[in-house]
Amino acid sequence: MKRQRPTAQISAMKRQNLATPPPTPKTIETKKSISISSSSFKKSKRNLTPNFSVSLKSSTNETLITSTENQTRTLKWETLNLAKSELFLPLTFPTGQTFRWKQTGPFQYTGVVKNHLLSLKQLDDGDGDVAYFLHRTTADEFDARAALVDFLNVDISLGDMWKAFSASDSRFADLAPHLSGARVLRQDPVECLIQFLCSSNNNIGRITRMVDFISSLGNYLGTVEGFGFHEFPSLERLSLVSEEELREAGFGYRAKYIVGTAKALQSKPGGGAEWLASLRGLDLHESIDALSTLPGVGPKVAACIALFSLDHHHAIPVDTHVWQIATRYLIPELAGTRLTPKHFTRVAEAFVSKFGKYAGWAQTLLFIAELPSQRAFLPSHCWTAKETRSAKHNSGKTGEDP
Ligand SMILES: Nc1nc2[nH]c(O)nc2c(=O)[nH]1
Repeated sequence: MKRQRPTAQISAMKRQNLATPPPTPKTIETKKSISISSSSFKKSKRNLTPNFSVSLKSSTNETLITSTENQTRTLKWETLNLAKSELFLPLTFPTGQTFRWKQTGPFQYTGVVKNHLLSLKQLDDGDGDVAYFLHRTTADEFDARAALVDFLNVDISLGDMWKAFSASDSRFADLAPHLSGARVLRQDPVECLIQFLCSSNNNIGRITRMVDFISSLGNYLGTVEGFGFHEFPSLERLSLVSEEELREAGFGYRAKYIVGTAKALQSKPGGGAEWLASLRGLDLHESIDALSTLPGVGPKVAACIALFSLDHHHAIPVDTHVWQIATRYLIPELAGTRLTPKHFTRVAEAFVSKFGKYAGWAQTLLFIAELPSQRAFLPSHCWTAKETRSAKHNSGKTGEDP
């Protein structure tokens, strides 16, 4: 997806009746009437905290105000009252659960929930509360907040869950203090399914480009920091896309799966989106079996969809990376052997017997800890032997401090 030039972006936003971009307004007003005098963020490996000063005086002068034909409404940041330990954005958005959210500022991510264009930002108010900003003036504010709270799985508290995980697993206990706030999202099932069809045998950059292409077929909602945002296309819209079109756009063999899956869903009595949503009410095995009837959905993709969109909190995606984790920490007796389909159940069972009904959330933390992009959050004693060797090797060559 092309990035627009800033001037084009601002006039496009005016046409779309959007507020000017919110990244770091000098003063932003939150629901708690906390005014936040922002200055610059200082982002470095050592200082990962936004450099805000927070005061309790209310402010109106720099609150963003916009008007539409029917209404005048104040656009402002609203807090979610979720501490950093419950939701840390950099450990939740760019970690392989969704490819639709973009980083639009330091500690700020922007994306779409239902038809709402929203930015989320971590505040420096002590607890690291998360605030959100609803961009479109015509959007229904109550629906947007409810949809966001649902998407963030806010009803599930990480605090108690992580205490229990740490008590039963020493690797989890080592990692937890450094990766707190890594939360599992509750995505729209159609959106999640199509994203994970793009993800098979793929890297994050290419998955993101494919997901951007698919997203661009949906209704345009606005542009923030040069990124265009769209509602996710409906199955009706997706079913108009041809395999050739997707192949030309670089989807390779996944083109066939996306077209086939859109068609299979379209043929479900009662509607494909409704059929997928109904899998939330089944047990995990039934859901996985149903998902596996769709073209391109294997056990790993099915488990990702089940965990990230269907409320199956003990679904365990298994691939070669997760196999490495499992044989290192959970089933060391299988270390050195190759992952075969019969091992999938063994790995899932090992996770569930250690972590219980939220085992998928534990898997997510262990998975994130292996991502090279997240290593900066971890002290070197948490690195695997392989990472330590590679850091030493690189530091010897380049003089970098790992
Ligand atoms: N938490 C996880 N996220 C993932 N993304 C992806 O592609 N695979 C995984 C996974 O195994 N766990």
